[in-house]
Amino acid sequence: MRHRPEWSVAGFAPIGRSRVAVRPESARAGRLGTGGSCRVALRPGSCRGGGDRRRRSYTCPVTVPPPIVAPSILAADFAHLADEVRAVEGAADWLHVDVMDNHFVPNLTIGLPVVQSLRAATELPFDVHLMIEDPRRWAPGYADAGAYNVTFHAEACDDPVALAKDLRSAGAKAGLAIDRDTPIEPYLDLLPSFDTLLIMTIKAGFGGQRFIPQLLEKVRAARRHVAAGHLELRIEVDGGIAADTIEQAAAAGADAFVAGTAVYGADDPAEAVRRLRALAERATSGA
Ligand SMILES: O=C(CO)[C@H](O)[C@H](O)COP(=O)(O)O
Repeated sequence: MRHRPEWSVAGFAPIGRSRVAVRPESARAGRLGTGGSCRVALRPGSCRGGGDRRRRSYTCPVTVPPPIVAPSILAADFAHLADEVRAVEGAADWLHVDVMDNHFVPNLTIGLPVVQSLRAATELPFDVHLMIEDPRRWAPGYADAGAYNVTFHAEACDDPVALAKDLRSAGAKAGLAIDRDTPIEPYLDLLPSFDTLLIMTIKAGFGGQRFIPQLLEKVRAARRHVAAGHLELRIEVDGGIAADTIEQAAAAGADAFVAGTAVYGADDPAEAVRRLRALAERATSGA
């Protein structure tokens, strides 16, 4: 089912307009424009009704929006958060904000007051990733605080569709996150209720972990489902995304990339963002 007709003007590129990788300039202001898409080559057996299954890989008629990069402030210096955010302004598409409660994950980060303060410090759209229990209680507060996209974990919520509706009613995009050990299949049919799907490429809880390539099978499954249903949904990957991993994630069908260590561990965080985006574009534009 198609929904959210404001999609393309509120920060998401539409799917399937062309097969040329384009990065609209407006993306820097959080509006990703309306032009352009890329192709991804899915593996044999992944196309419905097409392709030569004897070949090792081939290109399906699957298009994805231009890639976006969301630096994760989990890897930033918490004593200078506003400065760290400004260091990626003009380069990043979204700012990824990891909220952890020390219950859903064994780590404790920041909460609503910090998000409210940061909101006043930057124009970057906030991509809030809630790694918390009881998201129905807390998530709408982040939408009210001005978060652009609020993502909660499927494992923590017994009625994800209801919460997605609440978030949209509060003016935010709604995101569903899938942790390392959670299969994606039970959630595919819920995707029309969501604007983003975040697939963990590590176990949620800590930055700086090693990327797990096997988890890209979930990305491929999601991309096939999104393409088959003509859904307008960003597929985001989070965990261990860096120069040596982003291309495989993009080729699998991801179009939004969270990167903490690879951005804030770099000498020039803005340049690191630009390089990651260029690599993701390269991985899909030639497919
Ligand atoms: O959600 C997260 C951890 O649960 C972080 O966003 C993720 O780990 C990003 O950090 P890095 O790029 O260093 O892996």
